[in-house]
Amino acid sequence: MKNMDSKKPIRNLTDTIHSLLGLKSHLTSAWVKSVCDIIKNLPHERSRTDAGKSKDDKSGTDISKIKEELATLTASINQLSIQRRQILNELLDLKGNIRVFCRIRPITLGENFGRLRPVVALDSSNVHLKLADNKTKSYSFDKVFHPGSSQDEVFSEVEPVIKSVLDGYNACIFAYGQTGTGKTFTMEGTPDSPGIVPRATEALFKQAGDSNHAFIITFSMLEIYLGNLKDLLVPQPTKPTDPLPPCLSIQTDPNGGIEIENIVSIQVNDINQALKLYRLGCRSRSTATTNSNATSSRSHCMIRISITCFDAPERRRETNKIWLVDLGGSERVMKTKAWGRRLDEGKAINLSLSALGDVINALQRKKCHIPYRNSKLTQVLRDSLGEDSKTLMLVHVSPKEEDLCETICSLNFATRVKSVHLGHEESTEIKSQKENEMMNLQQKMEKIEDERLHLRRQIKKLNEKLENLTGTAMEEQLEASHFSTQGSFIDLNMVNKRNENVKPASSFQLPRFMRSTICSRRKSGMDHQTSSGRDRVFSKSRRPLSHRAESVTLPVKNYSGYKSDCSISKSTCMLELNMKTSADNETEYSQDASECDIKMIVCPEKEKSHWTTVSQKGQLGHLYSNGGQRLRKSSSKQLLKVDNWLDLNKNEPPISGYAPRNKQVLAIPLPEKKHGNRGQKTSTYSLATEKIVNQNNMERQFDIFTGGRTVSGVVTDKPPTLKDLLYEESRSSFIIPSHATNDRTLMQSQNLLEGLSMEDDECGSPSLSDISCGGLQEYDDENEVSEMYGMQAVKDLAQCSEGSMLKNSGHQFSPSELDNSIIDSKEDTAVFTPESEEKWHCEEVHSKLGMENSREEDTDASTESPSKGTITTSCRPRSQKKLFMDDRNQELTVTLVKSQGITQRRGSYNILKHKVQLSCATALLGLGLLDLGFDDNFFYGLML
Ligand SMILES: Nc1ncnc2c1ncn2[C@@H]1O[C@H](COP(=O)(O)OP(=O)(O)OP(=O)(O)O)[C@@H](O)[C@H]1O
Repeated sequence: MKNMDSKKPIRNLTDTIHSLLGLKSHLTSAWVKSVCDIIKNLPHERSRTDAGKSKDDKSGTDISKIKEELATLTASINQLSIQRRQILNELLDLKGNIRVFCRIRPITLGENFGRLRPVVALDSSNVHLKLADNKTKSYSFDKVFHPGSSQDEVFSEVEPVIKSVLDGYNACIFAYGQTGTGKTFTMEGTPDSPGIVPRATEALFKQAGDSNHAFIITFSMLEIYLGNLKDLLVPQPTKPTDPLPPCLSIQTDPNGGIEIENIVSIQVNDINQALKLYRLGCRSRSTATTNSNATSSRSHCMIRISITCFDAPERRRETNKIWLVDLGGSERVMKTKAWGRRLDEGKAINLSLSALGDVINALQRKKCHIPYRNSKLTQVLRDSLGEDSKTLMLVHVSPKEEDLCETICSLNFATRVKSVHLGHEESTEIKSQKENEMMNLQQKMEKIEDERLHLRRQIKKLNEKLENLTGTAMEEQLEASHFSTQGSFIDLNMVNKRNENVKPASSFQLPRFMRSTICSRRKSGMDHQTSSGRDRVFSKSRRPLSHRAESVTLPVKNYSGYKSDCSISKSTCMLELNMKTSADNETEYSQDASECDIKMIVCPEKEKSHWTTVSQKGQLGHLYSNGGQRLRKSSSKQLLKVDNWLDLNKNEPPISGYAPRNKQVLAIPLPEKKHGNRGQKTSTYSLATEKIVNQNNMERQFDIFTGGRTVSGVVTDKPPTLKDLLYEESRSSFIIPSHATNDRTLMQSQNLLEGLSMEDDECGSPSLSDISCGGLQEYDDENEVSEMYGMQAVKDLAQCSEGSMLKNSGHQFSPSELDNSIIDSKEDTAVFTPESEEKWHCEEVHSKLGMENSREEDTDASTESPSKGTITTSCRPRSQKKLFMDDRNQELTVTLVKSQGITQRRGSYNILKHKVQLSCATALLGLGLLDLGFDDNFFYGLML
């Protein structure tokens, strides 16, 4: 009323007064009473509303008050963070961007101490060396850790570097030293006293969690062995039939950023995930027993942790990284008496260490030319060494007298690295001034840290209060509003639920700072919808890997003279597995090939990605089970998620060997045989026993007689474990991962079995399809498959994708349609038919299309009668190949790809034939004819 009145124009005032006076005549006592009654009834209602209103008002005021407070606190904490970053940077600048620490290893039990104590830590920054004839030598470093120093003490000096990584700086922490002086101990540590890697990772997560930004952290691990890069997170081939891992190559962008093509980079959400990956990587490291160390690292082990934060402009870079490097041990060949492989390893390590010394020395001296290109190590670290990065080198020395020479070498190296201090020795006055300044900064830092902590606690309390009032945390509200205004952030959990089928329970345990954004999803390829198109273009723009020279695998078991060619040297390395010399036996497998030549490629700006990606389509596909199939198909350029990776490593493998579940061995038409059967197989294959060993996982164990030997296998519905892929060496058994009904997988497994068990048997030479595909042919595009091999192949491909709906040039198969066309494994029989001549073919007998026929032909009586719920498998040599019959009566042949290690025939004719084939293939590959689009038949024809 009041409001209404106030809004009335002043000119109506007289009218209003008149009307009120007019009303006066109606104010009888009855009227007044009735109005009073009405009013009497109102108070209750009104008071209630008023109470509610006032309560609402109060809580509304409270909320807005809290929100205001929170906003102020957040602003102050941001301000403090900026200050802290500046101070830290100043501090590190004063300390030096390249810092060198020295750690003296303690004498361990049973070690000969020697006559004198040659290395003594004089104080926290000086090492004293006692030489013969009472001579002494002193070395000065940023910090010296005496033999009794704990891992805690070491890490406390390392921690500032980790902080600056959170601030967006690239960093690099090395452990350098003679073999056996404790580099791995410092970096990796033991379960009781963890080293720098676990501590640094933990600190990164903690600091990321404490900050009020969202970070995405990824983990990669590689080693440089004999000058080659090897991804330690990718299973290395242990058998000749295993697919080769993708080549790693170093690329640089116009801004000098370094990216390693094909490196596996996995997003980690917490320290546990990171450590799991670390342990996984450590298992693949090349180690060997040497005179100096029972488990000597024979390579440089490099861990890369990348950090991305999109909404922190105060950070130095949006994406930065830290390298944690356990360098190979420097050694004097004269002393270690290494020979053969050990000698090569020692030489490679020493060369790269010397290159590293040169680079750091040049950086310290601010030379205009920095010799990065002299080794792979320095090329990889190019953007993490230098002015805008933080470098920390921990030089390790032995306390033993007998290691005095090596100790001097190491200390000289460290001094060279630290040359700026040598060249421009500071006066004590400047030194103490610097120290005072550093102390001041340190104190300021501590004060700021305390304030931040205090503010964080306040924010937490207010958030709790706010949550009680509204049910939502202010932080989240602010975040949501911020993100919605930015239009580029969404909750990772939602993404996970939608795209990755991550269990909600686990996904909600993710720390807030790990939530992804639309932007990150796009970059990481998690958003399949948005990325698929681009990926398609990406994959189209590159030739399929199966046609790349790197994938070529030649059966050069006995002829290892091909070292110069990349593709052939790869295969040589595979075969070196089999050609174990006494020295080589000791090194755990590493690729020995010139396959990882550095490519200094200038990426176009639009292709530049902050993300470490897996860009080799298909190469990693064999690692995945069905979930992986989706990953592999959906994007060739995507950030892998640790869950996908580690899910594969959940269980200990019950038995060895794994036939890749997702390898699609599709129908590959063979040329007609031009000559008769030679070298008839003597072995027979028959199923001996079969039993269900694990009801839950539907594991069925069976034995197959082959070549007079019994080989065990398991058919399992269980997804293969990563360990299956990584650590299986026994060659007497294998897993058949089934889609139990998918006999194709059985075929592959059988083929694997052949590869493992048929060493004495004679097999034909490999087809060029084998050669050019590096083992197995994969097709990701169903149209391509359909064109080449017909619709049945597409159906089959779809079946292998577990009934997923596939589009095929207008025709869509529904899951039911596919189901109807698929053999029911419980009733049908899959027959493995090693063809007597050149290749193994597999006959898959379709119930509708010739089951009887097949049974008639079956001369092997060892086939067991099928029992319900089991697969009946009959394996025998046959001379006929057959058949998929598709709707259009097309005959298709399923060809199993031959294992690479069993392709040798005996006899000079065959050796000669192989040589000719190899030369032919080599020449053709050299000429790049494969690149010109000649298909396998062309080469096959040429070679026959
Ligand atoms: N500070 C230390 N405290 C306790 N034990 C240590 C320490 N440093 C090294 N050791 C022990 O010394 C042995 C050799 O150490 P480690 O394997 O780390 O050497 P390394 O320098 O990595 O050798 P390589 O270069 O050959 O790999 C290990 O048994 C390790 O536990």
